[in-house]
Amino acid sequence: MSQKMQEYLKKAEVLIEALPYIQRFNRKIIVVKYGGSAMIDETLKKRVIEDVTLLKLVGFKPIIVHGGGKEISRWMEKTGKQPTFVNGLRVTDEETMEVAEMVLGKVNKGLVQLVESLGVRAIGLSGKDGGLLRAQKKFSDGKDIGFVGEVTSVDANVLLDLLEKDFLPIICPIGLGEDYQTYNINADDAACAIAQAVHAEKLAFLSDVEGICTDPADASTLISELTIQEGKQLIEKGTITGGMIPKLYSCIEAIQAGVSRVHILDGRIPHCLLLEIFTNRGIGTAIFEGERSRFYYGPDNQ
Ligand SMILES: Nc1ncnc2c1ncn2[C@@H]1O[C@H](COP(=O)(O)OP(=O)(O)O)[C@@H](O)[C@H]1O
Ligand SMILES: CC(=O)N[C@@H](CCC(=O)OP(=O)(O)O)C(=O)O
Repeated sequence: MSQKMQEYLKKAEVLIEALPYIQRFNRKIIVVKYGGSAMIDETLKKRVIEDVTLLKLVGFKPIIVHGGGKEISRWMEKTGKQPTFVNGLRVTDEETMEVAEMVLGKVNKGLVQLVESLGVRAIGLSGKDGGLLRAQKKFSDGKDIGFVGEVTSVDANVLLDLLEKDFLPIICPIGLGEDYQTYNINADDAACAIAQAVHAEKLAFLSDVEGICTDPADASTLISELTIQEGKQLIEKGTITGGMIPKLYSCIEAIQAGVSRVHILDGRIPHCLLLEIFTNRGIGTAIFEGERSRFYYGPDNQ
């Protein structure tokens, strides 16, 4: 057989390998939290959006919840303001709230534009639209961190209606309080609340690290499977710091609320989403309720 023919065959094999996964997730909702440096690099951004678009085209029902923390910090610095974080949450005064809302709105429409350019209908919403995300003031260890919100309710029907009409919803993490105050919600928290409300089959966090590591500076310490209990211990021990704290808490909360597959993936790896979903090679960190099992990745093993 010629080399060219062998290459074609390999491509066909890849598609066949994906078949059980396509069947497994057909018509199922997958929430993709998209943040970190995979948002800054234009090539990576395009690849992530291509992946999500492909998921949509093969029959999955993806919802994108995006962040933009790095971009918000960049704009704050441009306006002479120093970003401050407490336990991974941005201290948000009135001026910061204004910058965050503007930046997230711009990021949102940029993503809509990209999805539309790939031939899929996208609708970009802030949590303010249609009462999608209602929030209340959040404190961090009793500390007042300004207009940071925690989600109190999600109107799942807004998203389910859009999915039913075959749109790809793209959500930015801004919410409205009972008093109609605008709140800045950590995008991980927003993705977690949304995944629970729509009974997602899967929640994938795309970040800018390999996954959860015992030493974040050393990729070889990646933990590929983590139970909730182990995750809590890592937070207590101080192994998890900064933005990984709300992310891991969101993972734990989502699992406890019934989202069966929760992953932290390295958004810097081209097509990490496709690799995770369509092959049996687990990448990043998978978080579990209890017993760990490599079978987790197999579509035949529920
Ligand atoms: N144990 C850990 N393993 C991996 N990353 C960690 C860990 N502890 C802290 N981090 C930090 O968490 C960051 C990811 O959180 P964050 O910056 O909020 O991501 P995103 O912007 O994608 O939501 C990583 O870049 C890393 O610096
Ligand atoms: C309260 C809070 O921290 N809000 C976040 C919202 C954006 C976000 O979460 O972006 P990433 O996912 O890219 O980090 C912030 O202001 O940075």
